[in-house]
Amino acid sequence: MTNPDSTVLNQTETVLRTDNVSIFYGDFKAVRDVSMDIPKNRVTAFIGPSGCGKSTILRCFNRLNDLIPIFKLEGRIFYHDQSLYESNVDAVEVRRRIGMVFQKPNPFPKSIYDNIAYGVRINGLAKSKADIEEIVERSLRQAALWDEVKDKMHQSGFALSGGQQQRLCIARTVAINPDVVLMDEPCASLDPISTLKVEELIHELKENYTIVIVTHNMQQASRVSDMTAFFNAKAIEGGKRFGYLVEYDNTEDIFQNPQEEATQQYVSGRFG
Ligand SMILES: Nc1ncnc2c1ncn2[C@@H]1O[C@H](COP(=O)(O)OP(=O)(O)OP(=O)(O)O)[C@@H](O)[C@H]1O
Repeated sequence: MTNPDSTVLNQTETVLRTDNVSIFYGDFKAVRDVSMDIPKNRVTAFIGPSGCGKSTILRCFNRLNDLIPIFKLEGRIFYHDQSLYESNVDAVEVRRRIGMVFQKPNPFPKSIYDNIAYGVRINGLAKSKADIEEIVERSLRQAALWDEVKDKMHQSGFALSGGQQQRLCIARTVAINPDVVLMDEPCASLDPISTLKVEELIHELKENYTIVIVTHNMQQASRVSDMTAFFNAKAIEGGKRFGYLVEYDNTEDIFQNPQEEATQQYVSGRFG
């Protein structure tokens, strides 16, 4: 599983930790016994075949699965020292600190400006209109979108291209000052040029944020991440499959010197 010699992990503090986490949807144990540490100011990629539980684990980090009535979690997830699933933890506050960018860009049906200003206002992060304007501009600059939109801030967010919409969603996420940004296949619906822009952005964002990204694109994982977790799925009776963590290490080691045969097969495209 996790290589104890992993250099990236040894360099930086842990922001998120899963301790023997298993996840159920109803009676079905979809993901089993995941233990891993997510390091601060690094990009951690989750890779693996469809259905191995990458998105399920990602969504547990900001309690997004709480919205699914049949969801149940065993084990513990720590955000810094706080156990995330304790009854006194406010899931809304968790989602403010641990933001999420989804596969399909999902701007609000509002202007470019209001896409960002809205969260700033409802979270009480600004005292004046000037404060809001400053945060909007800073967030758009952080998302490498400012130059493209500064003259059309009051146009609809939907009027932007898909790649620009995704960067708008990233700007919206960083505007409310999160600590962690989760990304679930953020480039899946983007063309190669927009993908490259978002990848560059991820690289810059890690200076200020801890990033966890699910990706099906192995080149992307090797380009953008410092750490990589390879998940796999094992068949059980009844035609079901459960997901588990096979190996978690520095990205370079996962791609060039994996410890597990299954990882080697997956990263070299000889899988299944
Ligand atoms: N809302 C849900 N209700 C019931 N089962 C679910 C739900 N969401 C996910 N699952 C099951 O949990 C398992 C893991 O799914 P998950 O989407 O996390 O995998 P994944 O690795 O992200 O897959 P993909 O790469 O295809 O997105 C699968 O067996 C899936 O069918």
